[in-house]
Amino acid sequence: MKILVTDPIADAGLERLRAAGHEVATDYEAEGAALREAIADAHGLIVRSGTEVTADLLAVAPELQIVGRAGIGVDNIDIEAATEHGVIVANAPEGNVRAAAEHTVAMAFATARSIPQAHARLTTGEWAKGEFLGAELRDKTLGVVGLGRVGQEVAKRLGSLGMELVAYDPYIGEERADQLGAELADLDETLDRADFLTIHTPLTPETEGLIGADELAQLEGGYVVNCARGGILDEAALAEAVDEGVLAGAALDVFAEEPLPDDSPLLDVEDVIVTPHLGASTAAAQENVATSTADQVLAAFDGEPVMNALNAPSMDAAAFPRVKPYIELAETAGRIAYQLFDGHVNAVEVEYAGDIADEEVDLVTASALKGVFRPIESQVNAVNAAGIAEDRGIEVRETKRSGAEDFTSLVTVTVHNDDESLSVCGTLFAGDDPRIVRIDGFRVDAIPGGRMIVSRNTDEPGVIGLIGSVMGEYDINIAGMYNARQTIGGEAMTVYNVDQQVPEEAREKLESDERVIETRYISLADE
Ligand SMILES: NC(=O)C1=CN([C@@H]2O[C@H](COP(=O)(O)OP(=O)(O)OC[C@H]3O[C@@H](n4cnc5c(N)ncnc54)[C@H](O)[C@@H]3O)[C@@H](O)[C@H]2O)C=CC1
Ligand SMILES: O=C(O)C(=O)COP(=O)(O)O
Repeated sequence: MKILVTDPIADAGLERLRAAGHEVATDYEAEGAALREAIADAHGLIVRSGTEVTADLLAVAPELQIVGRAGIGVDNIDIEAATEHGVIVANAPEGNVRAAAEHTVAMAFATARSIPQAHARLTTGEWAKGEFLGAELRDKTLGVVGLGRVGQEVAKRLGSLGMELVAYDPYIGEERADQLGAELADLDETLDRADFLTIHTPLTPETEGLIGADELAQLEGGYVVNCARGGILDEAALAEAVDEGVLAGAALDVFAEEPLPDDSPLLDVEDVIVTPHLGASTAAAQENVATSTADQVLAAFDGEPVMNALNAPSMDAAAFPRVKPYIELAETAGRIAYQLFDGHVNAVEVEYAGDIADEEVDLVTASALKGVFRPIESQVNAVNAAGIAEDRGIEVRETKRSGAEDFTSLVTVTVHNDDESLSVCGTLFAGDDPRIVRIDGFRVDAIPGGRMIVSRNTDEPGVIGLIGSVMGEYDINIAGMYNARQTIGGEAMTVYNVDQQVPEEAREKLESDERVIETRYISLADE
């Protein structure tokens, strides 16, 4: 497989991919046409914040299975478009949290004590001791906007230095805030009370422009630190507020446009200090995120759950071996159900019975949908199957029950429309040997695979012979068969495994015999 890496990541991550036998192509400058060309045959893409992964770029990456983000923020990745293309997006949400928190603390001190400004004066020969009178953090109030992973680490560190903590985060529980010694408040109160405001939300439509001129005015006399994302804070308003002395200072690591343009008003204001998006730039953080991202890419290639996938069902690594064989079984049952069903599907139901009902089955359900949609959507996979169902107005139901008759576990895929439905039920013999044990109410014992003919006929002598001789006439070898009937002399279902494709003509010939009610050719082969 080919993995394209378009932002610098630590060697440990690149090595992990190469050691697994993959081709790793690094191109940190690629843009426009060159980037589109480089991604055309890539199976994996690894980025940091420097690459915009747009819908247009994803459209020219037909082989792509995963975009790995070696870091936290994914605002540079069009996740919706990736989902539509069936591409997993996974980030590394843990590895650089400490680095980002430490940088935030460093920036808070740097602005409070004007360290960069004083350094600049001294290196140009000026001993400007009398011009810098800083602020202490102790006994001041820290307003934290976004009390997630980084925000909490910042709160712990600055809280331990004697700052009062007030936090605005509508999605965090009171209890967690209490444990950190932080008081939850709305944004207004947070701004009114804070001496230092630190921002730690992702950039989303909701947070874009969250801190504008009015909010900065509320923080009068205070300091702002932003090590989260540009765009959350209005840069022009900030430059003006600091320049006019409404705020004492600001420290920014991130910008609406990166690299920060030379003509940014932020660069003209003495008390706005800036770093070029260095929050995650420590050796330890880079090694963490690079190796974690490499692991996600390798898991995706191996068809294993991608732990930090943002747009695909994920699952506990310890449970995966138990669930894995059902993933394929469910896809097979979905494929058979769709091919046997005559007509439009408007609902798909996946029922789990027995031991499998105790497991996390999101991946199995996605796989059943993949099986159903495969003939109608060429690019369907576990990432986009649920979205495809939604786009097509197909209802998806997942049910569980404890008993599984004589089996350890059963997975039943039922396709429905308003008038009828058809179920295909599968199990695993000896833990991993897939069997179809019920089709549309008939108890069968069919080994799913390759090509199959499913015949419904009357249960009377000579029918099996008829099917055998018609198959012989068309040079079709029967590899196996299973016959089931509801009552003696009633309706029977026969499932044949065959080695060759079955032409329409052969089926017509069978169906012209009055004893044969209907035949269906099912292919699980890629033909
Ligand atoms: N400067 C740098 O190099 C780095 C920057 N980051 C950035 O730091 C930010 C925080 O990262 P994490 O803490 O890992 O994310 P997280 O997802 O753990 O936490 C974000 C928090 O923001 C809260 N939030 C979301 N919308 C909100 C809203 N409208 N108002 C208030 N709170 C809201 C969430 O509830 C959550 O608690 C992200 O933007 C990330 O990209 C992270 C690492 C390095
Ligand atoms: O992880 C994040 O969200 C960061 O902002 C770090 O960005 P970077 O990987 O240094 O481009």
